[in-house]
Amino acid sequence: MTTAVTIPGHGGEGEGAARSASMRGGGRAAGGRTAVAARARQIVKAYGAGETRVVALDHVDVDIARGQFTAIMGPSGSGKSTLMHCLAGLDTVSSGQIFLDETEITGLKDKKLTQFRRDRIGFIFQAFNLLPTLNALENITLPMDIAGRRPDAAWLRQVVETVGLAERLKHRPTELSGGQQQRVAVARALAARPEIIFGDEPTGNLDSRAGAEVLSFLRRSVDELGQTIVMVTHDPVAASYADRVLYLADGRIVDEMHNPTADQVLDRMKDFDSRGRTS
Ligand SMILES: Nc1ncnc2c1ncn2[C@@H]1O[C@H](COP(=O)(O)OP(=O)(O)OP(=O)(O)O)[C@@H](O)[C@H]1O
Repeated sequence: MTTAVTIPGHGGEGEGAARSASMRGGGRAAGGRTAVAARARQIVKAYGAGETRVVALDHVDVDIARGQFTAIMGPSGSGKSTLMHCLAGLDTVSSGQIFLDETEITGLKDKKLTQFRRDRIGFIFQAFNLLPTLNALENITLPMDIAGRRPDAAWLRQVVETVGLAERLKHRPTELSGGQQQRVAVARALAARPEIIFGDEPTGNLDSRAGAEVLSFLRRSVDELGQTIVMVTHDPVAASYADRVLYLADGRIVDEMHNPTADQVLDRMKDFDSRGRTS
């Protein structure tokens, strides 16, 4: 689709398209950056102490390829959200190291970590978290406005087109459907050009049609904009949009699949349940 999009109040051309072109083609390094967007080494996350101690992550090693869509699946309580929160620097680890690109985030002090998260990481949650008094475009650029960063107009235009919001930029959240609101949240996460976007059940509040729309846009942002996405989900259909599915059980990564169909994911989950969680 090539509808012209006017982004009021933002000048500048070219950089976004150049980035997109340079980043197409999967996990290849672009602009001198590493092909691995995030690395976890031997991470342990334990809650509580003594008899109430729960090990949510048990010596997890994982590499997240740049320019890929990764889904994290597993039974309830297996550690999916904890892994995502640790990788995103929203939670601290008990031991081990996490690197985003070349930066060891497990070595950052609070203030630096907050700054790093704000500048380099995008988030999409189950709740859309849009401000009701702002229109779609204002919601999309809000994090950058707060950070005093000027959005790149060409990039913003490309993001807005990719998520199919060109006609709805002046609408407030209440004038948008749930799926459209989540697309605004996706555009907001993409607009700041983060190294990586983390999604925690981003389609969990949507019906299957709206969920499919949002997942298609996430997929397009990987294919067309070179974005790296990590998403926690319970839904085999959602996972089938990913390039790679990681399976967690009892705080460990026990399996993975590449380019799976929803049926393959479903079969793997059934198999998993019937064998118990001891792989
Ligand atoms: N703040 C906390 N305090 C104590 N235990 C916690 C805390 N957060 C998570 N846990 C425990 O850590 C383990 C992993 O939890 P986590 O939320 O990561 O699992 P999950 O796979 O995301 O589960 P679900 O699919 O139900 O959301 C669980 O046993 C959980 O009870």
